[in-house]
Amino acid sequence: MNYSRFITAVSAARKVSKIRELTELTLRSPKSLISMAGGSPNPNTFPFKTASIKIGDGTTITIGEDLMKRALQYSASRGIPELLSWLNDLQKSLHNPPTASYSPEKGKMSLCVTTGSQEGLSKVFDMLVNPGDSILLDAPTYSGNMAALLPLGCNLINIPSDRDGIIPQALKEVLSRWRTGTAANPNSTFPKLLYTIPNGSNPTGTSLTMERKREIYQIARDYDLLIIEDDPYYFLQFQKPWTPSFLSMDVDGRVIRTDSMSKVLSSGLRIGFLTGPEPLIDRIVLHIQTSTMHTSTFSQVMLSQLLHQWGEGGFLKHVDSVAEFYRKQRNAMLASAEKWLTGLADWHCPNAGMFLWIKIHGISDTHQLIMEKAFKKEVLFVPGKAFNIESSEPSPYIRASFSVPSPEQIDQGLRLLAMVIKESI
Ligand SMILES: Cc1ncc(COP(=O)(O)O)c(CNc2cc3ccccc3n(O)c2=O)c1O
Repeated sequence: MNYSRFITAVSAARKVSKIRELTELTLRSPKSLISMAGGSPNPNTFPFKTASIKIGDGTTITIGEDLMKRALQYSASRGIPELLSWLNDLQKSLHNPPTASYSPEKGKMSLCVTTGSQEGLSKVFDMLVNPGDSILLDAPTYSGNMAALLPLGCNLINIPSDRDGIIPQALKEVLSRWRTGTAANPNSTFPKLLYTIPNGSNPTGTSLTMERKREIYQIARDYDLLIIEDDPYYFLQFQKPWTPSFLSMDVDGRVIRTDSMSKVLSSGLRIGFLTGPEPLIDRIVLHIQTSTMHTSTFSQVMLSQLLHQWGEGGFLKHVDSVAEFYRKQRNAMLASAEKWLTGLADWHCPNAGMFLWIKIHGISDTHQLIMEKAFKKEVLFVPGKAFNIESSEPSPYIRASFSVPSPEQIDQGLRLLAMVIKESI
């Protein structure tokens, strides 16, 4: 793969931070090294000395004095070594990427820890998106990423999708516009990137089938696109076997995958991880060096202690219990939707994630219904227009999350929603 054509001028100009290089040299050196190089604070001055964290399975994570000094200190920008190696093993085990055995220039699988997948995505966009670029995606989509993309001055091109996600034929038709000169803005550069949320998509709850992923991957090969696979709901798939990822079929080294621990272990720990070709991940690490420097070492140590204590089997056992919880929550929401919204709205059953995408009948835009009428009855959803590329474009949809409320609260909330819908039409 020729990655240079994908990289922005800003990213190409990033150089290794000398200070961060010294930190990493020190971290790799024997303890006997006397370092007067780094501006690291003396950890003996830190007030936090040890931690004992109770885990739901009755075990405990212990962080003793020495480990606490390390956990509270600066660490490597890519991530702490023991967490990186655990996550590398997980990705090889779950996705078996062809790139795991490639040379770096061929796109060898590489990984870095990020402060949530949101940070990873924002740095991927900074690395790949120039003003005027055309970015392919299936809208409606996660508003947090549109908020990151739009200020970069790119054109977001919507690829028609249905309940199985992006329609491959539609992707081909959009791409052919540049070949026939009928693109929305024929002067715009030919698309380089396809962004998609393959499982339990936010906000629609749709999941791409394996067949579609294979077709889409082939189209990406034909048109030399990179695929950004934003997959925080991968572990919240309600059926097994889990649908294979784009990373698992990436023979070219053209997939950048973002994973997140937010939906299965903790959103407040702010731990995500990027998996992709080494030349691209290395550029992201250069950016981390001059922004966050690294994800919280304490968060990484706490997570790493748990994962090493659980092992991959223990982690996947926990993930299964979380997915089962959300499957039951989904079923509770579907039952209440059936009970209160039949005849007033339409929806599809999501096979993953935590969202129900509901189309309200007889209303062209749900913003006032949700933000005024429903909110006045103390129930809150997200109006569909928040997920449109043009946020001013009306939407008859609402996004309902079944992650936090109890089944009883979900039932009460949808009953109140039905009430305000009836009052409005
Ligand atoms: C598709 C997709 N990609 C990336 C992320 C970021 O997750 P991270 O790993 O935690 O950084 C997300 C998180 N989505 C949301 C987050 C959120 C946070 C506070 C309040 C509301 C929020 N709502 O509504 C969300 O949808 C996502 O859905």
